[in-house]
Amino acid sequence: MTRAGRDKFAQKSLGGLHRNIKQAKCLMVGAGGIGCELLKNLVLTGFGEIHIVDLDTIDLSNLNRQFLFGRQHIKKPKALVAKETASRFNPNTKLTAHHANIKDSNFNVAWFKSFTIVFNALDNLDARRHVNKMCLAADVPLIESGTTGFNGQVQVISKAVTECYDCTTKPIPKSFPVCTIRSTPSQPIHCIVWAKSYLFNELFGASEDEVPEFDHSEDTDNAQEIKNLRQEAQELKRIRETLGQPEFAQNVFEKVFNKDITRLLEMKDMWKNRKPPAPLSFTSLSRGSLSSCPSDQRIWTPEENLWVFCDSLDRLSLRILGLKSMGEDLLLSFDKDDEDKLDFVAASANLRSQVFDIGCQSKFNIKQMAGNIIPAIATTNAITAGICVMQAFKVLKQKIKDARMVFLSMSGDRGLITEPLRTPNPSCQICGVARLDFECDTSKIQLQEFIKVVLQDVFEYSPSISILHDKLIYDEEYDDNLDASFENLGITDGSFLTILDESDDDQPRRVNLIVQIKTRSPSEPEKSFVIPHRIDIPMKQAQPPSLDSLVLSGKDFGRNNSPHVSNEVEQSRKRKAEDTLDSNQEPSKKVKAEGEIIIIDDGYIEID
Ligand SMILES: Nc1ncnc2c1ncn2[C@@H]1O[C@H](COP(=O)(O)OP(=O)(O)OP(=O)(O)O)[C@@H](O)[C@H]1O
Ligand SMILES: [Zn+2]
Repeated sequence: MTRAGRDKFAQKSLGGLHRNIKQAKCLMVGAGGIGCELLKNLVLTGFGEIHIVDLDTIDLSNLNRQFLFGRQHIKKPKALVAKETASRFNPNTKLTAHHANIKDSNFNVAWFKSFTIVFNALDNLDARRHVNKMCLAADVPLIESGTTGFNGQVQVISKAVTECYDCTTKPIPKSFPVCTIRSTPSQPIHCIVWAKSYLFNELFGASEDEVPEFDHSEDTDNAQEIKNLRQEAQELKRIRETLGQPEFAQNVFEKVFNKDITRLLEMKDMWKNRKPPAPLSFTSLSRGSLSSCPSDQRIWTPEENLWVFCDSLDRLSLRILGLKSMGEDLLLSFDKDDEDKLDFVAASANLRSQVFDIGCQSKFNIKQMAGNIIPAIATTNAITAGICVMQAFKVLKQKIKDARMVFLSMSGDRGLITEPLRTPNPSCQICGVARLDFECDTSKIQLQEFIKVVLQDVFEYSPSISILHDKLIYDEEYDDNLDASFENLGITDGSFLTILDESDDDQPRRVNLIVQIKTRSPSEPEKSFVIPHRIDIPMKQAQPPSLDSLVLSGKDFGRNNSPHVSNEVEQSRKRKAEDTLDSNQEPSKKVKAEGEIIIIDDGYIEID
């Protein structure tokens, strides 16, 4: 199609918006499942300029849904191949690819400022949070998106107008009480976590204390049982020393499926209201004689489980001995894509399920559960990417008030559910804030100097403050870092610090102050920082104003208020654990949005 022809159709369907789209310079972060679909949409819609950032290379497993890539591209950078393929869809779009991490320091606030709009097509909280912060600092609108299986979500974020990505807390990865996993499993997942995170690690890897799936918070309530469990683990370590000997598999089996279970049975109180476990005997279970691992699609018989248990233990033992003979690291870690490890975990989990009379699972299912895999669905990504562009239209039309939070879900009566955007959460650590650029020599300035000279003398903060740099680095009860330089605390050019006013509840508190660190220009080499001008830091509001009242006058959408978090430091502490989960917020209320950009109702889609 000629350049004029292509423009003619776009002009007709988009009207005045077409010019804004042609002039827009977009950034797309992530060229994976959503990113490939999104890039195709952006290019075909006629966006003028697009920068693509992705740190990864193409893997065989990406090809079923990341359609910009083919077999010939395996191991090549996603950003570069995405650019190459998409550039053929529309030669009018100027594409630039960056095979890099979006957190790299060259992607600074000034660089973000050069974009009209940013699209997130990422798969992890850490990068999402970073882009959220950068877009707020640069005051560039962000279209945030995520999918998990059949669920998808699109959120429009605009500084001071809408909630930011961090205004609501995100779910923490699931962990299980140690006692459920070690003593009283009741579901297949408990046995799978036991096999993967306890047994595998005790035999081949790190100790259970280092395992994130184990929640130790109830340990003090079960002190005696925890002591017993530790003793059991010690015994297993002794058996580990017989690795490579012919009786190794039998030793492990007798220990974990017989001796430990017999001990558990002696704790009669535990089984008053539960079905007691039934120990297994190695000698009375026939191992059978298979020549290879049975099918991963069906549930194995007890004999097959025993065969795979012994066979995979032999295979893993040989690997350990091989590594040992080469003087290499002896620790293995679980990897769902490693057949030997997966076979061992699948057979062990099923044998344990048998002991506790829990339904066994196929190896295929165990792989999904052990790897926390929710299959990525190409259609979910495609619909989500389409919604991203439609929401971007509203941003480019300067009609952010019309933008919606959109949820794609299989569970309700309607596939797409939309909500009005919410106003910023005044307690948000990231956007409920005042901002300050602070020039300093990060190798010289100490935390205490910053607190005393800048925060207390210039800004008149009381001693009741907390300082966060991703995690807590200072509060009144945690002063270990006072003598440390910014550099030693990992604070470098482009880093952000969040200052929280922790005054008593009956005192007015200031909104959070976000300090962006800039390495100092060399004009005043003798000083470690430039004293900033005082800015007014507003006080926190008790309740956020409703966005409806600001911009959606006259419409009653019946939305819930966001769960505003009162204790930000607590949130930050929790955050240490939350790093890898995907975004998966549920809609707070189903609403039909009339005159909206998309409504799916009885299978019919309306586009305005
Ligand atoms: N910090 C980052 N900087 C740049 N790109 C990132 C960053 N973090 C993640 N990404 C990219 O975001 C994309 C997310 O895509 P997607 O969710 O489809 O994941 P994937 O790795 O391609 O697939 P899967 O995890 O299912 O194998 C990936 O291509 C990944 O490389
Ligand atoms: Zn926020």
